Amino acid sequence: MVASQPLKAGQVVLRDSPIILYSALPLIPQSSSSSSPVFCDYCFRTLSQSPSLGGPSSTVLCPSCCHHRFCSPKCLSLAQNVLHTSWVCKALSQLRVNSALLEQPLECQVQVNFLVAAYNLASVSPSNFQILLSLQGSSDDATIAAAQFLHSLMSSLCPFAPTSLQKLFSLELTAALLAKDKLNAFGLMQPFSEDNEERSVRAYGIYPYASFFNHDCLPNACRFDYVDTSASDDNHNTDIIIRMINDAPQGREICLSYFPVNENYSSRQKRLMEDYGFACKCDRCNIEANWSDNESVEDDAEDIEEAMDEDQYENMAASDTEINSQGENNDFPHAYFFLKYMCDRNNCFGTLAPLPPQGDAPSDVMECNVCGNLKRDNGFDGDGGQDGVSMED
Ligand SMILES: C[S@@+](CC[C@H](N)C(=O)[O-])C[C@H]1O[C@@H](n2cnc3c(N)ncnc32)[C@H](O)[C@@H]1O
Repeated sequence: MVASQPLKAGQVVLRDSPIILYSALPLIPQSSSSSSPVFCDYCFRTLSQSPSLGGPSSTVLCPSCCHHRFCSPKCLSLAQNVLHTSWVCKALSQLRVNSALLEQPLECQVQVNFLVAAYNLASVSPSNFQILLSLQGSSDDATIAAAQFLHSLMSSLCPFAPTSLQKLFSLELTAALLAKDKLNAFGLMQPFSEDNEERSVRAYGIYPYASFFNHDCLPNACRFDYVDTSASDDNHNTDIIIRMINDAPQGREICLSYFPVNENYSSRQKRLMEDYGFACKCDRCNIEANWSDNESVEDDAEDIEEAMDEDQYENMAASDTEINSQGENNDFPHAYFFLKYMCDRNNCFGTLAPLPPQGDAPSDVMECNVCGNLKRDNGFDGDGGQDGVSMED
């Protein structure tokens, strides 16, 4: 994805709707999960747990499987046409009592959610299924062999699939679909809580245009979603929005970070190779590859701040690309990024981007793409440069 015109910090460059959306929760409920949040199986909004607050008693269960839960009759009816068709309902019900699947890691159960959603897409929207197949990601002999167990499960669902679908089932297609999912799925996170060290995903989606963004460990754009906070009558609450973090000239590649930016060099390289199949050679990796201890940059943002005075930050912020492209020997030219664009809330690790500009005027309010916090960006000052701001501001 390359800027076809100069872009401003905060500018929305893409709003994208998912062609596939599937639950990230294991198919077979865990005994410890009774206090975990529950989500509508169509719009994935959080369902209130308390009956007095309109909790599960006011939600709607699928009348066939009595398992999938929806926040309203409208969501149930929309789901029955697209995500929770009669084949999906029957397929998931059958898989939930499959003892071989029960013995598999939870991740395998989530892959099954994806495969059922993907095969179902071939039936409900052949054109979107072709888009899914056109995305990057292909299978090889090793991934085909690894897909065998999952495909045996899918084959057991074939006899009662719609006729148009039955001829599609194959080990090669199952493996190819898994490869598409691995490279392209975006996670919609569960509501943020400072007490949770692990960030949990509520659902995964495949977003056809957002899938074109490459990765950079110092991204110039990041993605937002408003699954719970968009208006209750908004049928596009699972859309994702890509906003610029900083200005970009025409011709500049626009990149996202595929995971929180605070990870250290070796874990980023490992993850990018294992999950996405490439060795990252971005400016940040080129610098951090030479660090002797591979220390995480998030370790001591305060030390970094103390080590540099305000003028240095401003110089870095103004000339980071120059430093990087010319390879100047600066140990930590991206320090400013962590101070300005990384959320400082406990356990958040989100990225901050300015709100969209109003006309030509840039916004000085930064929004976190994980916890949703809004902060006034006053530049770099003695206390981190950011003040809390309320929505009314
Ligand atoms: C979601 S796709 C990104 C879009 C993809 N490049 C395309 O043309 O459709 C993810 C894949 O893009 C490639 N990719 C993304 N970022 C990259 C980078 N910084 N360097 C090399 N390859 C990258 C990898 O093959 C990765 O598995």
